Amino acid sequence: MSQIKEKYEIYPMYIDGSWVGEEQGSFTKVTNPATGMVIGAIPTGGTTEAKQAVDAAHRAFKTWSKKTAEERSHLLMKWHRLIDENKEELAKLMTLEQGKPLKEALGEMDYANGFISWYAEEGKRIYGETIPASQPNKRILVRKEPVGVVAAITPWNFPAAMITRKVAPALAAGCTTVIKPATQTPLTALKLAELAHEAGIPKGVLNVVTGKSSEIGEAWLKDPRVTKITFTGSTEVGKTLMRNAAENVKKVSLELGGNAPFIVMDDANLQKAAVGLVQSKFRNAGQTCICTNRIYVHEKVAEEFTVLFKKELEKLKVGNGLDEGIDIGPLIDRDALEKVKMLVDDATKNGGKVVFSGEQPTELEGFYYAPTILSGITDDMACMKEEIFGPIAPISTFKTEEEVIERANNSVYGLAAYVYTENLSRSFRITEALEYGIIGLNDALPSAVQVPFGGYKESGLGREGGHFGIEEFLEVKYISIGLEL
Ligand SMILES: NC(=O)c1ccc[n+]([C@@H]2O[C@H](COP(=O)([O-])OP(=O)(O)OC[C@H]3O[C@@H](n4cnc5c(N)ncnc54)[C@H](O)[C@@H]3O)[C@@H](O)[C@H]2O)c1
Ligand SMILES: O=C[C@H](O)CS(=O)(=O)O
Repeated sequence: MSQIKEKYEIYPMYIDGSWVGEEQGSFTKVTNPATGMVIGAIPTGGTTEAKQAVDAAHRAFKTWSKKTAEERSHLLMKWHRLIDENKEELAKLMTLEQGKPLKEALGEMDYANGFISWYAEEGKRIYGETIPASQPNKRILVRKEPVGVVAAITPWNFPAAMITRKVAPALAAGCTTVIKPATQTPLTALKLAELAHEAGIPKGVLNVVTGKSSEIGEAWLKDPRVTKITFTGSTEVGKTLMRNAAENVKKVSLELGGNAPFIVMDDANLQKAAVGLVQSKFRNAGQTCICTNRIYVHEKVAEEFTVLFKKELEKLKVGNGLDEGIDIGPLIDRDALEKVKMLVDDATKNGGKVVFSGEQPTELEGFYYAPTILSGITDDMACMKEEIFGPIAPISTFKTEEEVIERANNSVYGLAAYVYTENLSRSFRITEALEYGIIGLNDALPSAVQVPFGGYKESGLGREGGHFGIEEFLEVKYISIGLEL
């Protein structure tokens, strides 16, 4: 018997309404990034389990897609109620496997559950239309139909919300789903599946497969019964999936990486901008796709702003997310920690300076890095070109509006951008010139369930959230009717 199975609690996969995989010979440990301790293990599924999940989802689609929107909404709301009743347990599980502070995990649970209640209603508003025909004996009807079996592959940084942001609209539209959560954070996904089962969502409608990512992804890409891949993760993996989806022209939605500029104009409310920058930079220890990555401050106000920003950072506490009063938890793993250290080294070797770094909790076992401010940063440094995904804040100065817009747009990414200015005309000039799908204008936390979340350029394809998000799971069909008049 596997040593892992003997030592750790196994969290089985959820396929076709049953918990499977404990009989497997191979398991993958799930580790708490705050302590390095193993908190459980999952079966290392692959092609076989990926196919079994599609078998189940394909069978279930025949009946789930024929339910009324009202019936699907009722079941989604039962799931919503159970998630709300189990929010604290889900949040603790999330903090244990992902590391974010409990208060952030509770916030993510509300955000994640918000997609379920939003789409439980939105599913009732999938309207078609009639189009005036150009010939008197014809009538034209347009209807929207569920695309079919949807494969969802999700990242580790938002273990609940990145799943419900896909699964809620898919189910509301009448689709069925096969889900592959990130290997680092599968437990939250499996708990959500348990609650969906308890809510009475029929077997096969929602399936969770854990294990070998590329093998599972390849199986779903090749399976003609899977009509859509919806992926959230790195741009690199997104490109691989998009390339392979071309093989059989499979639909893809991609929510990919970011490199958000945070622009502080000389007429900004500097205190508000400093507070906003902490919110945007250090949420989830800097591990969100829309975290500020590059900070551009007008040279006239750079010194004053940096002092205000530093004062805000001094209030932040680093530690285990389960402990009271913690603002910044560990990074997800050792690679993430080493990357952050590399980015700081690269900056300082090329002329950048560390103007502030919080107390590094060296006594703790986890992958911790204290919030750090870098100044004297230039656009050719790695921290300005790569997605940092960690708690370092590189500050660069600029002279003119035209200069900062050009520098902010000079990236292959186009997900989120932030602008702080008190001038109305300047607000419109800059926000309309920025090549980003999400813009926070004097607002550092633009995410919500009702917005079309997504990016320009290599930050993705499609949108999630709001009425835009359900369109990703619908096909458009028109019927041209010839009449005897
Ligand atoms: N745009 C958004 O909404 C959004 C949201 C969250 C995270 N992200 C991005 O996700 C990245 C961090 O997440 P991550 O480290 O989990 O990303 P990742 O790309 O490494 O992994 C994402 C998911 O894909 C799976 N995967 C990896 N290789 C695969 C393959 N070859 N075939 C199929 N599946 C594969 C992983 O197991 C995981 O489930 C960052 O770049 C972040 O910006 C974007
Ligand atoms: O990391 C990406 C998430 O989409 C961020 S948010 O929680 O939606 O803001």
